[in-house]
Amino acid sequence: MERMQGEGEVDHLERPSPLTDKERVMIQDSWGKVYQNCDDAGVAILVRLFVNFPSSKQYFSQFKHIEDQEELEKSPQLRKHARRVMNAINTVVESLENSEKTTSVLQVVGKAHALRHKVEPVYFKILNGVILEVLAEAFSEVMTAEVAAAWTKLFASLYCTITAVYEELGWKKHSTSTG
Ligand code: HEM
Repeated sequence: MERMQGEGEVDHLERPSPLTDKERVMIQDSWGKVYQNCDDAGVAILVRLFVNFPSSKQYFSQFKHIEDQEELEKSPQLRKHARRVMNAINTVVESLENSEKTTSVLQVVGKAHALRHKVEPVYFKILNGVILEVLAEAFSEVMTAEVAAAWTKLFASLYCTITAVYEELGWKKHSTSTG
């Protein structure tokens, strides 16, 4: 069963402390391995999101009614979004020392998803959890507990930035369906 909390609201989570140099290096090193398999990893992450949290499909015109996993994997819209997500994460990881750059990437992403796609912000938190889960499985040799903790911290901080963007835009629940 799909369970979600906080839909329709914007979370107020405490922003984590900045990444330490060690955490930044662990994230960049582990991401290198993942990004070599960018397409496969991205598709695996998004398929897992849509299979485990089917209501997240509601925003995607071309596959919102598809349930079969293999069919989802083939969807051009899913594959395109997978590449976009992976490329955005890549930009963030490459610019961890440049907070202006990461903020500007997240502002563009937050604005597009709030205003154009009307995506509930809680799905970003859900996606973060799914990314951590899939990476831990697929790249278990690099995702040690310490590395996973650094990623968790990074995602918590990205999520704070995204929710701040939603809030600045005066986000109100738009959708009626939770799937
Ligand atoms: C790390 C998180 C994410 C990143 C970096 C990301 C990135 C992007 C980018 C770059 C685009 C195209 C740009 C645009 O339309 O302005 C896009 C489109 C879109 N995103 Fe995301 N996204 C993320 C998470 C999500 C989530 C969680 C959902 C919903 C559950 C979502 C739903 C959509 C939809 C519906 C589109 C339009 C797709 C289309 O027109 O084919 N995104 N995303």
